[in-house]
Amino acid sequence: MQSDERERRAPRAEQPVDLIAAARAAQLSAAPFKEPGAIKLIAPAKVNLFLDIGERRADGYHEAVSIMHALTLRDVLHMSVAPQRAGGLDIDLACVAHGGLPPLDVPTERNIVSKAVRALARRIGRNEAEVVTVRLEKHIPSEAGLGGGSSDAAAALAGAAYMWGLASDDPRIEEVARELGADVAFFLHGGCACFDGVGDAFMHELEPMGAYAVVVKPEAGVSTAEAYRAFDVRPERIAGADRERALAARRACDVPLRNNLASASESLVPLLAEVRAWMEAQDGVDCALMSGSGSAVFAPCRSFQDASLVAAEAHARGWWARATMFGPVRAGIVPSGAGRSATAR
Ligand SMILES: C[C@](O)(CO)[C@H](O)COP(=O)(O)OP(=O)(O)OC[C@H]1O[C@@H](n2ccc(N)nc2=O)[C@H](O)[C@@H]1O
Ligand SMILES: Nc1ncnc2c1ncn2[C@@H]1O[C@H](COP(=O)(O)OP(=O)(O)OP(=O)(O)O)[C@@H](O)[C@H]1O
Repeated sequence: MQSDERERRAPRAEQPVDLIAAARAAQLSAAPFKEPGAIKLIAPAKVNLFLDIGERRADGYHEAVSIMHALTLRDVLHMSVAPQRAGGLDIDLACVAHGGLPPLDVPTERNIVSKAVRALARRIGRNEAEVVTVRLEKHIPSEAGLGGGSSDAAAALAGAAYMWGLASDDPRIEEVARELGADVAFFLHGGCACFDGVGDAFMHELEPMGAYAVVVKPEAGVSTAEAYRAFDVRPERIAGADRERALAARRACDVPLRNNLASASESLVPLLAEVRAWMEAQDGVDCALMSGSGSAVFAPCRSFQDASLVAAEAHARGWWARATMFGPVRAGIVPSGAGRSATAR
């Protein structure tokens, strides 16, 4: 079937799903972290249901209208803070890759988690001699358009703010988030939300959906900056009617699935167009779309079985793949006791 013959919208779930229970189940970590006083945080992935990149601004960034939805696929962080005798802020960061991902080859000071902790300390004028220890479990592939690094940064901001006694709604947290990267502020919000500006300015939230999804990423990644450069060579616009529908939607399931950065990334990694076509040919998939700047491609699915079967087939082709869910989750602390999760919206 041609993709434009289909109803290019996310399907509703085949049955009601307890989203909070599913999100909490996805928060279970494999490896306990024994540091006294440590807090545990989740950093969910996102997909862009709708991404309309506009003009390039004088600072090199592009105008963007972006409707993002959090997934229950997530990284996990454990954080603690301890005083030290002398010096200022030290960061002790260890990162472990899970689920067949290659190790994240980024030195501690260039990891966006360290940048986030240091930026928040500067912003609030904190000058204590202390060590912030972070154990980061990576489950979200990098250079995938799934916002893994951005979500880790948002979780690290939430964790540092908590450990340093800041109110969770202290406006300086969001200010720092927006300085770190266009996607970071979304993860403080989570669920499903529409952002404009350069994709960093909150406009409104949408009712999250209880659908399943399959996410597939071939080995090649896409650098976000390169995707935007390729976009400038041949900019594409989204039809006005689709833009109006996207801006009018108040439920995630009503958002038309569009991404005008996809052709640019597909010009850099031609395999991406093949992955998308392959996914759309699978049973249980109506429409597949590249997320953000790629290279991950996602498809909403009506059942977990459909999503799992596509993930298994993709895996057999040598691609990283996961069956997951859209979720009302955000980057934040997982409470150790019972009760409503701080990270469930
Ligand atoms: C593609 C998306 O993921 C869609 O949600 C975002 O637009 C990218 O968000 P991000 O990864 O947080 O991006 P940043 O780390 O802020 O920027 C990386 C690079 O992408 C380009 N960039 C990013 C966002 C934007 N609105 N315009 C841009 O031109 C810039 O060259 C920038 O140097
Ligand atoms: N904690 C981190 N996790 C992942 N990547 C990180 C991290 N810290 C720094 N990086 C660097 O950032 C680059 C892109 O990270 P990220 O995974 O967020 O990209 P992305 O999937 O394209 O996300 P986005 O959707 O925000 O564009 C990586 O290639 C890596 O070098």
